[in-house]
Amino acid sequence: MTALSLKDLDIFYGDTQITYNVSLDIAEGESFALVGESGSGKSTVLKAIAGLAPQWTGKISVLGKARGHGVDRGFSRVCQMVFQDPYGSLHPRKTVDATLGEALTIHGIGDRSARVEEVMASVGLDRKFRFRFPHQLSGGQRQRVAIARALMLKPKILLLDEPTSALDVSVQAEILNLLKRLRREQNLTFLMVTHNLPVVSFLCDRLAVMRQGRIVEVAGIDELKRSELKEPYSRELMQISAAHAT
Ligand SMILES: Nc1ncnc2c1ncn2[C@@H]1O[C@H](COP(=O)(O)OP(=O)(O)OP(=O)(O)O)[C@@H](O)[C@H]1O
Repeated sequence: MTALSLKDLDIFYGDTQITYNVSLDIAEGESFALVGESGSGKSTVLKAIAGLAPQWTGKISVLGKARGHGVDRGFSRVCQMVFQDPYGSLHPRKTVDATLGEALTIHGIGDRSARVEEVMASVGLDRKFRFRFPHQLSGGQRQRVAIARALMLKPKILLLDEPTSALDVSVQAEILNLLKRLRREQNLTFLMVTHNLPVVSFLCDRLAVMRQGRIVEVAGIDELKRSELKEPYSRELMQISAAHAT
């Protein structure tokens, strides 16, 4: 089954059009990357799917159901977003417990305490952190909290916006391993924005290259690994990435 389908998605901020005819079909359990230059509209695509950029035309379907504009509770049970900067995305005056329990309260789900502990364990957070505030955690621990928050409602799809780029290099690998494990264990579908092609190779099955609001190429991970992307712009991206890696 298709987990996420975008058809001719044009997204606007006010009078400015940010994306043009973005169409994608992502299968259940697939991990898909959006790559491309800064400002090409990658994060905006995730925001539109999550209901955070409500001015769009076209069609967004999740597990076969078309979503409307704006926030949609039924939708947030199946699709959740993880942001780049865990410090910015966590409320500074809420403990880990309050942050993780919030979605359960909103959705009227009981057994709060057990679920908070279960999800903390699944993301590798010791119970001793449960009543800490974000400033009392490391960057990696904060991103684990942000991932745990996204998992509270047992979603099927995670939208990951540069989930490791704000972290130290050593911590990035831990979070990437965690995401890989969670995807396998919970059969999650990932749609991930990243600048980092090695991250795409590690975590994704396919990728779309975006430029100036348009998808210029969709390719499988083997094509990326063998440096066989076809479009000149995609090849330029691969060269820039290789130059940074050396
Ligand atoms: N809230 C907003 N209001 C108006 N314009 C915005 C807003 N957010 C983003 N934009 C504009 O939309 C365009 C696409 O931004 P977006 O963040 O989607 O790009 P991106 O490809 O994810 O870039 P980056 O890799 O730098 O995060 C940019 O020109 C940006 O300035």
